[in-house]
Amino acid sequence: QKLPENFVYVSKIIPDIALEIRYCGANNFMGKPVDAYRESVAILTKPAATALSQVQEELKKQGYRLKIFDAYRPQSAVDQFVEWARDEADTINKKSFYPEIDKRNLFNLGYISSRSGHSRGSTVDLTIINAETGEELDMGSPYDFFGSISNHNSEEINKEQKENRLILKHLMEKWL
Ligand SMILES: C[C@@H](N)C(=O)N[C@H](C)C(=O)O
Repeated sequence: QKLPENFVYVSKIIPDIALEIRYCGANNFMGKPVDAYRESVAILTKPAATALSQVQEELKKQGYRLKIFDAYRPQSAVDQFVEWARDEADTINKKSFYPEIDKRNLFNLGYISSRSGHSRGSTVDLTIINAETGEELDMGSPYDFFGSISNHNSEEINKEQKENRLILKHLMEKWL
């Protein structure tokens, strides 16, 4: 599919980036694929993808690579999140993704929003993996876990998990 000017498939700029586009499948907070995510691809603006390639190059020197969970998100997907969040009866994946959060509070706690930075194409959800094995570094909480342990400066995580988060934070701040 041809993308709008200034948008790129991230894998074209960073061929060895790993993708695990969660909203393409059922392993996400909704427990089902999101309609707009028909293909397992990551799309970003060219400047964002180019900056990310610098992060990847630095990580590779340390035996790591990046893995993307989500990048550009169409507004229709955001609308589907909002619709899901308003349906209090649908709690199929509560245990894995928001065990301590009442669904009614997902908006005011900032976990779900009716407008997302992802829809501008320069926001990306990602983690670091071992370049050889593909194993994720332990960041202390899983992707899209709605809870205070996912806050960057959480005190609920151990030293190694804090250090792993800082590797990613420092590199992202350096290049993006
Ligand atoms: C749904 C979650 N991954 C997320 O991206 N939340 C923020 C609020 C967003 O929609 O931008």
